[in-house]
Amino acid sequence: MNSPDATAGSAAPHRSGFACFVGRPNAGKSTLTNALVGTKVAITSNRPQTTRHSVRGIVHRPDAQLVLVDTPGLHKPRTLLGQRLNDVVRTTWAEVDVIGFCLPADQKVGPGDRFIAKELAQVKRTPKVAVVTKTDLADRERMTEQLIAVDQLGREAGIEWAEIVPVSAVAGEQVGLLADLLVPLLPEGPPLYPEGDLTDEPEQVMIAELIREAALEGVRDELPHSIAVVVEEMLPREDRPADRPLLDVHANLFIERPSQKGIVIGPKGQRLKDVGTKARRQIEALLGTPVFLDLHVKVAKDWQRDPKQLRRLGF
Ligand SMILES: Nc1nc2c(ncn2[C@@H]2O[C@H](COP(=O)(O)OP(=O)(O)OP(=O)(O)O)[C@@H](O)[C@H]2O)c(=O)[nH]1
Repeated sequence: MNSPDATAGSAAPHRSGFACFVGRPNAGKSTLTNALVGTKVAITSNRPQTTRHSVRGIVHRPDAQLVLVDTPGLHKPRTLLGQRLNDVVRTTWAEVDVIGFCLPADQKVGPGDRFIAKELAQVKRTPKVAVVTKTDLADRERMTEQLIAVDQLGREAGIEWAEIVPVSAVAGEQVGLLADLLVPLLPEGPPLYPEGDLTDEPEQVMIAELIREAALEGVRDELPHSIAVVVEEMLPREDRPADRPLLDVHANLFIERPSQKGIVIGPKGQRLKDVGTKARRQIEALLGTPVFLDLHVKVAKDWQRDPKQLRRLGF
């Protein structure tokens, strides 16, 4: 009984651990997380700093399990919310097994990147991989330039890159290679999550993020930071036949000032209606069940500066 397989000793050990991507707003962190996991778990948007929650995506492989923690962008704190977000980022860095620093290929290495690199250099023990993202947007010459600049950035900041990897999450190029390079940097260990789990983020938080994402689309630049969404209740509708279930989702969309209400709601409420429809479709796709979304807009005055409100809104 229990005679060990003759090949077992030579097989690579199973590895498991945590990784996070850092980088300037819009560097492509969320998109890369999604590409690695293979399904939409993190929220992407072409507006900066829309990722508030640490959504984890889980990459399952026969030889490893890689848990991705998606952090908000590090930025100059101007409000209490800004300070809290930066604290979240630093705490995350100290806890993960490997950090991927995302630098978009189509943008020169700049002061924002140097700021992050300086902070990263202080997290001494965690291996750091430089990920040059959006390679589909750069020609060969630009790529060469960027790879040299990234190497240089590491040297200036005192970071020894474990790897420098160019990827395109959109074109699906080198995403598998990135996973191959991250895995050996994880500690040996059994899977941390059951197979098939893609994220352990509570459903309500993911749903709130989907609504927020829909609400952000096409609004003015200053609005993103002023929107927060809280899912108040999710209940299966009573008296529905078993083959036609319906889930009632009640959510509040908070803005900071009454003057923002018009922007969010739109003429004759059309904009809010569109946001609701779009978010509902995404929620249905996520949960695999028909949904009735009841969405209300509320003013929570200056919520970004008020600790009590921040707690209520989940920060
Ligand atoms: N062409 C191209 N665009 C990309 C790629 N990856 C991301 N993008 C785009 O870049 C924008 C920002 O991507 P995100 O993944 O939201 O960036 P992020 O770093 O998570 O942004 P924050 O949440 O603001 O920190 C989006 O419009 C993406 O579609 C890529 O590989 N190629």
